[in-house]
Amino acid sequence: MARRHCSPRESSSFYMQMSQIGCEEMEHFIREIDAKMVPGEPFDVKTFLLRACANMFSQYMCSQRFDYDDEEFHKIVQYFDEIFWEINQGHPLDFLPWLYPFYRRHLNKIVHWSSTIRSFIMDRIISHRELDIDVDEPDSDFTDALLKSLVEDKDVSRNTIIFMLEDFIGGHSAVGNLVMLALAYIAKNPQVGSRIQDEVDAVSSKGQRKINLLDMHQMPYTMATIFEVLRYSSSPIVPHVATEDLVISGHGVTAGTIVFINNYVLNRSREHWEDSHQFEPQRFLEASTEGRRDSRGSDSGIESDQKEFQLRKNIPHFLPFSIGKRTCIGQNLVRGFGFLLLANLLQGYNVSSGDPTTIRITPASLALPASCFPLLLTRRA
Ligand code: HEM
Repeated sequence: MARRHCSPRESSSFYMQMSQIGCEEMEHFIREIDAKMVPGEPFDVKTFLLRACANMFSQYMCSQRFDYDDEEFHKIVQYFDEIFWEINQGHPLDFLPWLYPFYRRHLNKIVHWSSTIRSFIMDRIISHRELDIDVDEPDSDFTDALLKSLVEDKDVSRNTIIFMLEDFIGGHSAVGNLVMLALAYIAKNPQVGSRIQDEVDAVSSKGQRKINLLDMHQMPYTMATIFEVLRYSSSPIVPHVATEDLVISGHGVTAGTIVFINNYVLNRSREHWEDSHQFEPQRFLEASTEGRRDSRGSDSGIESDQKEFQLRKNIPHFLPFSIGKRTCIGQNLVRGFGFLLLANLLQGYNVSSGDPTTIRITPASLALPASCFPLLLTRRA
């Protein structure tokens, strides 16, 4: 059920719904930052970006958006982000559970954040939806499907669906941090931002309309930038457990052994990537096999350099979302909402930093601290 709702396929109505939700939220978001930002002054982009992203997820999964002035909403977005930062720190306790007594205060803090989030989901999302369940109607969204399973399946408890909603809505923190990282790399490498803006202007007649998900295929450099952030920053290790005796790359592995995919080594290896320590989105592009399209392919009639290129797909050593049965359920949401946020922000603004030395990024981590560097957003003419 989670895969059906949270991995929308391109041909599905869920995908178009996601596109519409993303575009509408970008209108709210841009109005909000125009109102809150002082032109020429560094701005706390991350806080506002996370709220926009949380609204995209809550509308997509729960058909509900929250006002940008809603203080309870601010608090839970912040708590989700604090939790995301903590789970990305790789504390010794994650591997050595007997260290628990030394982490009691730290864990109490996390328990407080998650119980506040759970009460919010219960009071502001689930309680009034429970009254409207009609098991004979098609699912209106993920929450509807979860609530129906509560009625239909005796093994599903109320706690299960609250935990699931908490986990899946919480996915917005990963996307918000990913886009914030992309903006940080753009502030450090202005030519990356200019190339994304070339694509944006070419498909949207220089900003006559918002960028939607149908534009994604015509904007390979924008997607390549998202992939390059994932290569640079995605979680270093993915743990699995062997369920049977087997051989992996010539090594005997017995059932029950913990096996890690080491994304850090894969993503930084000189064997697989040229100049692996450079941030270079172009590495995810290859010559287009469809031949060079002419300017009739764009709304504006503007020819863009990127049309000579297409996104490289199925790179065997690039596994940001892992492979196999347990591959990431949220990857289409990451690509889709990540693309809409990045492309539409760059349609409206140039991104820079008053002082690039303030931009501190931890390698191999998608998480930025809850309170991180500000950026300069300048309205494009
Ligand atoms: C940049 C963002 C993200 C990255 C890099 C990422 C990456 C991953 C990775 C590497 C796994 C492990 C797969 C395995 O065990 O082999 C995973 C699992 C998972 N992810 Fe994500 N993820 C992201 C965002 C999301 C979002 C937004 C959601 C939900 C909306 C999500 C939901 C899940 C779930 C439910 C699983 C467990 C799947 C299972 O065990 O069947 N992820 N993700």
